[in-house]
Amino acid sequence: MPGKRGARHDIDFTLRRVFRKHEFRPLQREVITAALNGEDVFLQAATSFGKSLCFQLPAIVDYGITIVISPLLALMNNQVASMRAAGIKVATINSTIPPSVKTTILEDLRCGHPLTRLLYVTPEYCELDHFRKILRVIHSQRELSRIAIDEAHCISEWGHDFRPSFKSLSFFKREFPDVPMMCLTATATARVREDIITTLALDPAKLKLFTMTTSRPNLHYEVRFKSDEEDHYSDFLAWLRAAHARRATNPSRADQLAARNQRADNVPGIIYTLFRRDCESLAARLRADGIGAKPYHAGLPHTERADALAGWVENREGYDVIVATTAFGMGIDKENVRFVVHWQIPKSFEGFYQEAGRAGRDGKASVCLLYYGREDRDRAANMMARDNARREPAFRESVGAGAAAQQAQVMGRAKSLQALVAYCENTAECRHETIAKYFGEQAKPPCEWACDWCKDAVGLVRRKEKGLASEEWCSTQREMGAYAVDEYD
Ligand SMILES: Nc1ncnc2c1ncn2[C@@H]1O[C@H](COP(=O)(O)OP(=O)(O)OP(=O)(O)O)[C@@H](O)[C@H]1O
Repeated sequence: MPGKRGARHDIDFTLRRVFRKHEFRPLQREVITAALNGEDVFLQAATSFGKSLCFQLPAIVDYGITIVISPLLALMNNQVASMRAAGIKVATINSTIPPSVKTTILEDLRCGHPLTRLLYVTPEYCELDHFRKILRVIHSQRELSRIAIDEAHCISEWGHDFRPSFKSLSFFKREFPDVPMMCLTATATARVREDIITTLALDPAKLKLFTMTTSRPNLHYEVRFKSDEEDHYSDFLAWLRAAHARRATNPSRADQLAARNQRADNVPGIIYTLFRRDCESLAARLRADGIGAKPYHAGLPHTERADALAGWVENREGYDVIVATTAFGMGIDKENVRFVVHWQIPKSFEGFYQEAGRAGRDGKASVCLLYYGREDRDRAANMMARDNARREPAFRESVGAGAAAQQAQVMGRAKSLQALVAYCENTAECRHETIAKYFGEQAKPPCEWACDWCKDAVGLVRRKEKGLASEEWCSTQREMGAYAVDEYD
């Protein structure tokens, strides 16, 4: 059943009045206009580009309800809270909301003419019969305005964060072919993009595809080399202290920060580590050295995590650096993250790009350090092989499309890690360029000395030679099983 299109919307007015933004960023207007014209839209754009606005604004100016499908509770809850603060009728149904609230939301939906303008749900929730029934009622009343799929790369087995339940989102085009869809992601290779389009049964001939550069020119990418022989803690501490010292000698910066309710003695950042035990020991070490650091991982009590997050977001003293396992910070729109450090090589290229992208969301210069060691590389490869072996029985049982999907996933993960290793080992190319190429971009991104290669290519080669364990040594250690790791946590 066709929707009620054709109304004229003053999107500039809504941008200013509801979202409190002065102007659209490049291409936001085009994406929003396509959405309001009822087109299916695919938007790929850099981290912190402002993708959410592209489905939030149409949802407000248009008729009916927009269903937003999001993989992360933190992402949902955060967006819902900020929109509610702006007076928008927004709701979420997920495991964190009380039953009474859920009942009220469902009552609103069941009437077929919901007051809710945006509803955030998980892909798993979209699989439930009772929810599908409600969607049919809303659709029959011509009130199902559009479906927005955030972090759409989760649909593809070739993507780094594949979630099987995302596949079932193909239900939407099957049941409601006239309801437009929006897919949004920061991290899709050409292959992942194609996969998403096919899975969701979007018509490539009609789809409006917007692919923006993944380039983040204000991020300074640097690889620092390490080996098991040496503890890289002192290197990091020296770097952080130098950053503090630079701030202390710049009084005008202190005034600027004070005007924005930020502290001059705080250089906020995130350190990502693959191991929970590192989170706690590293945070304790930093605290002993006078740096306000807090651990954050899924094994900590909820209250401790909530306290760490709130203190960090509010720039409170003692909460300057969060030492976290992966995924921390997704959906948290903290603008002044001045550095993101990867304590060892992460599991995928996309994960690295996305996590590094939590830095510098205010557009100001920020640093992304990756500590790379060949022993860690071998541990990561070992872990991946073990994980694949663990899934081998299911793999053997599956046939046809299922088997092909499993295979794609294994290959996708291996390729992504290989590409990240190549990024770390490469001393012959700008880091921004390597990232752009990975995501299939043709144009050379700008880099005004914003990477270690552009800054000092000769020094980079020297540091690499000095800092890494030799391949011969690693190969012997590998044969002895030295890099066998049980599991990341
Ligand atoms: N036109 C605009 N003018 C100013 N700020 C904007 C504009 N559009 C979006 N923003 C701001 O940009 C920030 C990033 O937006 P958003 O969280 O949607 O990013 P994203 O593209 O989803 O990034 P990520 O993939 O990293 O989550 C937010 O603080 C948002 O309010």
